[in-house]
Amino acid sequence: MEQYLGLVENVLREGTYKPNRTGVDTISTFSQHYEIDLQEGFPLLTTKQMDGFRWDSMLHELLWYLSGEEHVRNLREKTGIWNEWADEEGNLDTAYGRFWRRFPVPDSGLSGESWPEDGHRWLNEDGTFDQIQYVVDGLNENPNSRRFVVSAWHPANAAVSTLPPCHYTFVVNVQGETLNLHLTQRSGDVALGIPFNIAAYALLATVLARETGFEVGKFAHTIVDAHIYCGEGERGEWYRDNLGELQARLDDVEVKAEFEEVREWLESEAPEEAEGKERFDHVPGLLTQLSREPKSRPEIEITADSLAELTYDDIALREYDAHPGIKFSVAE
Ligand SMILES: Nc1nc(=O)c2c([nH]1)NC[C@@H]1CN(c3ccc(C(=O)N[C@@H](CCC(=O)O)C(=O)O)cc3)CN21
Ligand SMILES: O=c1ccn([C@H]2C[C@H](O)[C@@H](COP(=O)(O)O)O2)c(=O)[nH]1
Repeated sequence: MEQYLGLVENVLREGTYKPNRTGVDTISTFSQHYEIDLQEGFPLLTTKQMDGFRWDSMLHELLWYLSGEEHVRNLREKTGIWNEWADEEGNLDTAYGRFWRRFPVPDSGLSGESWPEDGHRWLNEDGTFDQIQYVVDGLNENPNSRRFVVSAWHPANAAVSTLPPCHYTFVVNVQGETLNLHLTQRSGDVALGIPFNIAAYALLATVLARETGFEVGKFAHTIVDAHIYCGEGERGEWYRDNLGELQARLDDVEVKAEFEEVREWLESEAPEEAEGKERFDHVPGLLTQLSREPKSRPEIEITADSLAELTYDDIALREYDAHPGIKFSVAE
């Protein structure tokens, strides 16, 4: 997928060295944006293997969002990707789905608001608001609306959360017969999180289009702080001092294969990652991905009739062929 490889290249070529709360340093950029035409196939990366357990994790994660659950007690039976951020009971501040399906609403609205007398249509029994149902109904009844916004950002929650939402709002927009989706993400881990985020929202756009009778159109993605983790301690600090040299070498690359030469140079120059801290430097693995020729995009097949009935077994990935998997460690 050229857009992803373009993102990786932009961050490496233009990024600045940026330490952060995780202790694993980053090469970071401000405001990356790209669009992916979903009619050209499903945007699952092919420059590293993403089917098998990775695909399963992504799918279970999206179904978990749609479930509206505020805990990982069911999700963790399927994938461990959110376990580190949940408490002992499995509760998670950043349960996106809770905000999607049950956004907190003050009891009788804010003062000065005019609410329908006969009750608010998308309020759940507990008084919370179902943003997904609002969008689905709106797409069916008034598809040209420009108000199909879903937000996972609750300021009071975000201010104290262990991990406030990264992909915190999306907008669905219809053009003619096609349904498009724009995602805004405040913070993006280019090697690990972003491939999952692209796949999950492309799938969500496909599911919403199917539910409402549109063709799926484009997925657009804005990432405010797009970063590549580059290691802990001496390994991370090496980039502080050598990013200029790395970027000069990247500027000289003319054919994809030369990205591997940059990786070899880097591995020979940078101090080794500390024991037990391997693969927190994502740069080598991403250079390998840049050196690979992307393969044709896979297809997605959905058999559920409606979003409400959607289960794991209703979604199948077809014609997927990818380069070998690459391991990266998650900065916590
Ligand atoms: N630094 C960081 N990056 C993230 O992408 C991220 C966080 N933190 N914290 C919250 C969530 C959790 N997410 C995660 C967590 C783990 C993997 C991960 O380890 N992915 C492996 C496959 C692991 C599996 O499927 O079990 C990979 O190779 O992609 C990916 C996304 C995305 N988010
Ligand atoms: O879906 C996700 C969830 C998380 N991330 C990444 C982005 C950052 O690297 C970390 C979050 O750290 P903050 O300090 O809160 O920004 O997780 C992602 O890319 N995608």
